[in-house]
Amino acid sequence: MPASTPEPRPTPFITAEAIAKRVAEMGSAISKAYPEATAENPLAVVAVLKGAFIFAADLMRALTVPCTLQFISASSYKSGTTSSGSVELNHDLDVRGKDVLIIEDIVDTGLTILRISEALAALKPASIRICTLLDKPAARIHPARADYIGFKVPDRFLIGYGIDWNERFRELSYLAMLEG
Ligand SMILES: O=P(O)(O)OC[C@H]1O[C@H](OP(=O)(O)OP(=O)(O)O)[C@H](O)[C@@H]1O
Ligand code: HPA
Repeated sequence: MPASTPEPRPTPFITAEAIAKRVAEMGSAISKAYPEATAENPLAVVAVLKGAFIFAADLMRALTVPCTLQFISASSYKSGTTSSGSVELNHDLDVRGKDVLIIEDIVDTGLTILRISEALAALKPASIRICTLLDKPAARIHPARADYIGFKVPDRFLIGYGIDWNERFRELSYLAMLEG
């Protein structure tokens, strides 16, 4: 039989319960920051696909202000654990004059959120704030900072709760480190 590469193993890092608690806190803080959001002028949530899809679904349900949901897809980690150095963006956003909240799963080198911020700014929203579940400050290469951060994490490759390695492990209900 040919030797096959062993499958990397997820090592639990942040439990589903700890994530849920933090998401509730973030939802409350973000809701307080948009007292002017109304049914006529809702907060324009922009979730970054694919990695933020679970976080965005949970965070939106923790918001108590009127909001809409749009998606932008951003891809730079084709396979493996390092950024390709270029970000493919795909979107059809309607954000002109609106207060925008970008929901990201992780800010690592900072390149993805930098490119998304530039693309959105060109569409002339009233304001842009960034919310990320995970922030990996030790890996930062590009100038990028988030307004709302769930967890500051060490410079390790993380998976689960929507976040993948080679399209795997998004289904985990918890966050894990990739070992092996
Ligand atoms: O700060 P950076 O170094 O740019 O990395 C962060 C980005 O990388 C991941 O996306 P990925 O390209 O893997 O696409 P995916 O969300 O579809 O998995 C993650 O979801 C972030 O969007
Ligand atoms: O730590 C990570 N895990 C998965 N995808 C990522 N994209 C950037 N950083 C990461």
